[in-house]
Amino acid sequence: MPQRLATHAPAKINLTLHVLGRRADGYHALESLVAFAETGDDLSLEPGDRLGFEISGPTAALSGDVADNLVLKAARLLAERVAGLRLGTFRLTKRLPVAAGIGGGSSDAAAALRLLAQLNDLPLSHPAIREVARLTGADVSVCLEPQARMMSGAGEELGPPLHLPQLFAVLINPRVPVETPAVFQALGLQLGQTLEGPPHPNVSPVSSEALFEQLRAARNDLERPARSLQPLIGEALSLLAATTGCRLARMSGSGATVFALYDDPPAAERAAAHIRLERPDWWVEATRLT
Ligand SMILES: C[C@](O)(CO)[C@H](O)COP(=O)(O)OP(=O)(O)OC[C@H]1O[C@@H](n2ccc(N)nc2=O)[C@H](O)[C@@H]1O
Ligand SMILES: Nc1ncnc2c1ncn2[C@@H]1O[C@H](COP(=O)(O)OP(=O)(O)OP(=O)(O)O)[C@@H](O)[C@H]1O
Repeated sequence: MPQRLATHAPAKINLTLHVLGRRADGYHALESLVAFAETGDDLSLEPGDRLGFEISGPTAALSGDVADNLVLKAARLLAERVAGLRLGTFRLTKRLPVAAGIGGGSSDAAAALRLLAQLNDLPLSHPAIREVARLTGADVSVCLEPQARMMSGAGEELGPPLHLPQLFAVLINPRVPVETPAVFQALGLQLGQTLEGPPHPNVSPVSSEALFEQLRAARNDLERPARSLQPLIGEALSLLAATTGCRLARMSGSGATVFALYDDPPAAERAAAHIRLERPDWWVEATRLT
């Protein structure tokens, strides 16, 4: 029996998020450039006869019923599809804010699938793993192999990995949950309706300068509806935009987490220190994105 396996579940950041329209199945068609932060949760798997789950960490108490945790959901769905799947006890150290637009639960579920794949000698391209990722949540597929790439469809269509220049970011969250379905609903699109707007720019960065320009030509279409539901998002964006050296400030996913990009780690660290002084109760992280 192999020893305990472990993996990191990094925060997902939507550097851009264009909503193309509302599909007949109720989901929204998206186009999003996704990157991953260094900061995140941690998940381990101790091989054993039965599926078990334990959770600890600063945001564990906020992440809902243990029985409904997305780690368990993904593991159960995979066990239903792969005969004789070897399981064990998952231990999750939960640090990311919950319902925050940075895919915490999705990244945890994807991490569980990576550990089960490793334990059972399954490739991540195995059809059952791909299917379970899709069924567990729209963001789980992109979190399976956490590398920057374009994501489209409802989240299940993935572009090739992109080698972005190093990005130095500050992530901030006012510690108010924002529910993803409510934000999509507040966008107000009817079934089959499309959202007008300039197309997503091609992402082909040769330098951080070129990438900043491409990012500025794009947007997050969920920012407006999210801000209408949670005004603290606007406040967070204004605070970040006013920090010295901020090159771009934008919301991730359906919020409330917002991020800003800087030229180097000291600039990001200084901005993070400033926000911590201004808003001591908020979640503030200076981190690299890849
Ligand atoms: C906004 C993003 O975070 C961008 O990365 C994701 O699209 C949301 O991913 P997620 O939280 O994993 O989403 P899910 O848990 O699958 O879906 C929650 C709800 O969000 C809405 N939803 C989600 C994804 C999508 N492409 N269209 C949608 O309309 C649906 O109402 C869905 O019932
Ligand atoms: N491991 C988990 N971590 C966080 N939330 C979880 C987890 N498992 C289940 N949940 C539930 O999922 C809901 C969404 O939480 P999550 O943190 O994944 O949202 P999010 O950051 O907005 O995700 P996304 O960016 O994919 O929309 C929460 O209301 C929570 O109860």
